[in-house]
Amino acid sequence: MSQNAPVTVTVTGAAGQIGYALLFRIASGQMLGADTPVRLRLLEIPQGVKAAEGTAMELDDCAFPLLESIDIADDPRVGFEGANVALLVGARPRTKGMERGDLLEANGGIFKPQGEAINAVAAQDIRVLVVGNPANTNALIAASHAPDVPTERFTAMTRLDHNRALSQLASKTGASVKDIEKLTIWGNHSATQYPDVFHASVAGKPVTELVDEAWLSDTFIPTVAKRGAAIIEARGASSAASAANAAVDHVHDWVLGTPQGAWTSAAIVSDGSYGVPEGLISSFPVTSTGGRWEIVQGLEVNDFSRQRIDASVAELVEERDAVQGLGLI
Ligand SMILES: NC(=O)C1=CN([C@@H]2O[C@H](COP(=O)(O)OP(=O)(O)OC[C@H]3O[C@@H](n4cnc5c(N)ncnc54)[C@H](O)[C@@H]3O)[C@@H](O)[C@H]2O)C=CC1
Ligand SMILES: O=C([O-])CC(=O)C(=O)O
Repeated sequence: MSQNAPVTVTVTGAAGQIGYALLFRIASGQMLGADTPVRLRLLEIPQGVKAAEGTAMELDDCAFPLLESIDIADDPRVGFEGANVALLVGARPRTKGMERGDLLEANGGIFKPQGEAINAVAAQDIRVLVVGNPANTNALIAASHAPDVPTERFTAMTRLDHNRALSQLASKTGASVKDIEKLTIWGNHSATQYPDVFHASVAGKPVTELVDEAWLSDTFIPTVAKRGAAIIEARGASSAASAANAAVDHVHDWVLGTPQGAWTSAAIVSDGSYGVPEGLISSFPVTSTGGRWEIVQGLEVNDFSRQRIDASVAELVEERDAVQGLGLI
């Protein structure tokens, strides 16, 4: 098989839980395809470098044929050098007693210099996925410090929410996830997100014929929106393998395209579609062709959906105003 040019992939927070689940899948070719060699760059804070070195030793020990090199850095200007794809996973988690403003400020201290470094040293075609929470607003901060990179190349992850919604709907209807089409996550990757099934079908049947509105509002929506918290409660740690899997799915579809006629969900910069203020990084129904996400247009939004989209978007506006107030964007 002929091979493509190698792709440089930078992963921040490489020594963390998600990093540990993610790097092996990237190196094995599951993210960019079996014909694309990968050069990995692991970016950590100084305290995380030793553990990242341990992960790199294990990556070596897998003898992945596609893995050309592994570099470890604690300086963003080194870690993003020549990056074609950047997965921004490392973030400051909320700790006890921390207010939302403190969390946004602490993350501003991470995503501002990372945005600047991406602007300065990444490859021309850099594509960024922000996983670290609050993901949408962290993506906004990074994008605003990378003026030379088109904002559409900064995205945030709602694919885990999308996959969670697929799975919940499959289990309710007794179908397989592969039979479900045209589901959407709108808004923020937070408890206000809105998983929308009004355009979705299961094995060709409209979902609205299979479930009722009470199940949607009382079970489906809260289960999907609060799944992260339920995992933390059960596992004693936040979702890691499923988050890594969703990151692989997001970048795979972005670079290699979504299947004909299908859509997925990703938080991308709004062009004002569906009443989402221009410039916000919000989740939409999206397709990807030629390495570009596009928002699916022309969907009818009923009152049930409108209220919920508006509530999540209002939270994004609040977060944006807060980081603006802190001088982070
Ligand atoms: N968008 C989504 O769907 C999801 C997002 N998350 C978020 O992903 C993030 C990472 O989660 P985990 O891997 O479980 O956390 P973790 O705490 O296990 O790992 C985070 C790693 O990031 C590193 N780090 C911190 N600041 C850094 C910086 N400035 N540069 C480079 N590395 C840095 C830390 O040293 C640590 O190794 C969290 O913010 C979590 O809330 C988690 C699940 C789903
Ligand atoms: O809250 C967290 O850290 C984990 C998270 O985003 C999720 O599982 O969706």
